[in-house]
Amino acid sequence: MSLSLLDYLYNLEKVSIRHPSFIVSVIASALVLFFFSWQSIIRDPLKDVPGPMKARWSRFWLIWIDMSGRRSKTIHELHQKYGSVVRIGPREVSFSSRQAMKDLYGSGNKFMKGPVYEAFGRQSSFTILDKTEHRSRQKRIAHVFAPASIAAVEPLVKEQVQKLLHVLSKRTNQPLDVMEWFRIFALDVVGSVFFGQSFGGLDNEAPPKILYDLDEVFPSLLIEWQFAAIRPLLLAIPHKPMQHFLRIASEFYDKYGTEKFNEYIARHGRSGDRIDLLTKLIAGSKDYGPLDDNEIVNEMTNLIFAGTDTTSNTFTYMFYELAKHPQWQKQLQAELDEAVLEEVPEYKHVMKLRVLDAVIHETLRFHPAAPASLQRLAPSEGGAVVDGIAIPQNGIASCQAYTTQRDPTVYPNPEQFDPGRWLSASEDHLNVMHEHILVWGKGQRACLGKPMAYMELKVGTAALIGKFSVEIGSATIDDDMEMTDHFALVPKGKRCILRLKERR
Ligand code: HEM
Repeated sequence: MSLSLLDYLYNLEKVSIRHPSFIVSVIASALVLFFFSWQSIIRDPLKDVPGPMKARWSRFWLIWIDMSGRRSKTIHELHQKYGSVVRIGPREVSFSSRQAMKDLYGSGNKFMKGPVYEAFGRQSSFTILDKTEHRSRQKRIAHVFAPASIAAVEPLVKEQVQKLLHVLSKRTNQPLDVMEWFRIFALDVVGSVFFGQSFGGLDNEAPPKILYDLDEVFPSLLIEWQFAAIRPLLLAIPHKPMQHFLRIASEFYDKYGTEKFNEYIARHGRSGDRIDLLTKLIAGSKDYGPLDDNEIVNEMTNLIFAGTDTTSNTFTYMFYELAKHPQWQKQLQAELDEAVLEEVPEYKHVMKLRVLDAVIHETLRFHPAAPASLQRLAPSEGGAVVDGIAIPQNGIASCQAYTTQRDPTVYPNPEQFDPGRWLSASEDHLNVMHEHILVWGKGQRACLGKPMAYMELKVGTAALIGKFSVEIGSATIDDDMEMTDHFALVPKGKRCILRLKERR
């Protein structure tokens, strides 16, 4: 009779490794292990999908890479090696073709959002996984992001741009971390438009506390999600910094969501005398009714996440590239000068400027603010097919902007910042280029804030580049600006040192 593993461990000291029962048990265990491994290889529905061996066995290597901020680049390298379909986990596949984007995100797709979105905070339009539930939520908030609503808040956006100009005018001819100022600006816009007042960073000319809390909130949410079962135990450990870290996410919702919401109601009432988007959120959709107060707080708070670092990182990388490519800066300034604009222009006057448009498109292509896999979960019955590959039930499939936007057949010399590609392409090719852009997501779950982000980017860039020239302000800037990602893009050095000079 062979020894079981437990018996073996229990009797470890008594058993000689030359004893026949020991040898038999080792051989039997090896055969069992081999049998089950072989079975799982034979039955593995993704066995024909190419990819590194470690991806077949474990998802932990990717979690590790994710934590180090190299997920998008690593998956991109795998696509370069294996092609447009790559296995990246035991039940996870990454795709890069246009057909895959259509199958995954296009109309009539069968996928819901992948479970990882639950780690991005409480239930809101961004984090809801289920398709039906999301559709019902979107019906009740779509009016907030409609073109007329966005146009109505233009004065609030322009007011923050004016303040940014003022603050930066005082800091010319010296090395300046523009990333910090773009973060403060984007946050103040979200505050002004969705919370009834800005967070005061531009008024006080200093980063508000919420900006520091924002940096901590995602790691805390991730722990809450990954280790939900043991979180109460961790909270019981009397270690103040750890307790603070574990509580920061829920405190964030209470402090910046609930409190600000209550302040807003006290100041403006529910029928709203202020032209902002919170008034519209509270009023609700004419056809589908309002959200309840908790739902509003969750939406508002998640908009801080959705609308701050995405927009500010796009500004940061655009100004970095303009500093590195003075020829594009000059072309843009020539276009702005010719348009004869006010100091902070109206959106309609800059909306269609071609060079401005091309510079923003190229920045979003080359430095996508959301470069990482947009994960989708295959239906629990029957799975689904993506670009001819069967994804089993509950399998995960995704495309990532970092790769679709670096396809050399669509964007020749993809590692070069070249706004000219958007100016010289034929109409047909321009359509293909736009189809490969994934930075806003696609289809039903695409970014609702895109029109507002464009307004911020165009009015802000026209005002700043009209007034200042930008130069590189630090010898280590290329190192600082190396792209890393934690779903959103993050420059490795978390700063961007440039030098601004008044043009006239
Ligand atoms: C450069 C700026 C921005 C980029 C690149 C960006 C990108 C994205 C991406 C990739 C998604 C999710 C797609 C997915 O998971 O499939 C998303 C969703 C969303 N974004 Fe943005 N975003 C930006 C700015 C904003 C702003 C300024 C707001 C609002 C203030 C906003 C509000 C939202 C909302 C509400 C969703 C959820 C949409 C839904 O599923 O119903 N975003 N965005």
